[in-house]
Amino acid sequence: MGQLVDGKWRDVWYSTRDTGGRFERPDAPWRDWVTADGSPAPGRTRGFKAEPGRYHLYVSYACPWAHRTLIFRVLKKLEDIVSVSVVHHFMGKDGWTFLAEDGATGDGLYGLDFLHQIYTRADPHYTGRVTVPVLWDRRQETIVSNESPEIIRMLNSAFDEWGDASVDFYPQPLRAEIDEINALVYPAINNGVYRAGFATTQDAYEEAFGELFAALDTLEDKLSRQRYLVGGRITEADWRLFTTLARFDPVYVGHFKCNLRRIADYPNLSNYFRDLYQVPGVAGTMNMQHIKAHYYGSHTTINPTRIVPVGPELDYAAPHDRGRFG
Ligand SMILES: N[C@@H](CCC(=O)N[C@@H](CS)C(=O)NCC(=O)O)C(=O)O
Repeated sequence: MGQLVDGKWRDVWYSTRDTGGRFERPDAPWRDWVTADGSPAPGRTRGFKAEPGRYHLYVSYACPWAHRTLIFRVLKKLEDIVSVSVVHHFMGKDGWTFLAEDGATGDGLYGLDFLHQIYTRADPHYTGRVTVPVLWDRRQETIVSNESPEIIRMLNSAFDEWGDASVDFYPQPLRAEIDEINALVYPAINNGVYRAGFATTQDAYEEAFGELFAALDTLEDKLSRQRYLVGGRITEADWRLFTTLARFDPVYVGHFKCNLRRIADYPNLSNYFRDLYQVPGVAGTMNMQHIKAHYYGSHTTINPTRIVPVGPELDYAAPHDRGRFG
């Protein structure tokens, strides 16, 4: 793990020195938008027009944020429109690499060795973290965005001329409700597991732990009354929760010490998870080997031996009971 400083790679771990042991996720710096007509998003100056074959996603199968973009790409039927490169699961002193082993693809565009070289290709003096996912524009050879919540909204609508326009995970009438759920799920759950796992003081860990399980309990209750988080249809809010649930029992319970309960102990959350997992196309976006190998193998401050636990037994293809909501 490291970061770029004025375009030079430095091998440094996240610092929690000035935050009382709390992990604080920095804001992603690349925040432009691909739009159907190419006009810049409000408040931005760079415009990017949706075109088939122009954009490329750099992802890790291990990463929950990148996983969202893979799900949207598949469910919006954009596989032939937006191409993908998958980094290697091990993130060590060089950060994410393009080692083309164990199911990683290598860099499909330039044959580079490290993801940080993609960032410096966009800005030779870039200072900041080198994260996945990255949405890359082949035409201007630059990063459009490295912020997953915004990339999934682009995939949801900007490419509708070529993708499946009948699928809409952020429909206008449900936006306020979706945003409200996201505002609970992001800090307490999606980022909450990291806040627990990367905390370096007992207090910071317990603060994140308490918020995490309070939020899971709230959602368990909600899902005892309805099939999905927002009413009767799958929305963005579900996919944003899904990728964290997918990693919860195999990784976050042990590695990040989120062990009050497993998702398997929540009847509604676990059935809900299987319901989403069984949506055609979704299972193919999930690579449990990359997920487990990445976390247990890369975070040596947390797991110095790099031993990857063998369990738990998972059967996400098992039947679920969510059909009862119709
Ligand atoms: N805000 C970003 C977060 C992305 C992120 O933190 N990705 C992690 C992998 S799960 C990463 O690449 N971390 C590398 C680093 O922080 O150095 C998003 O949602 O897209």
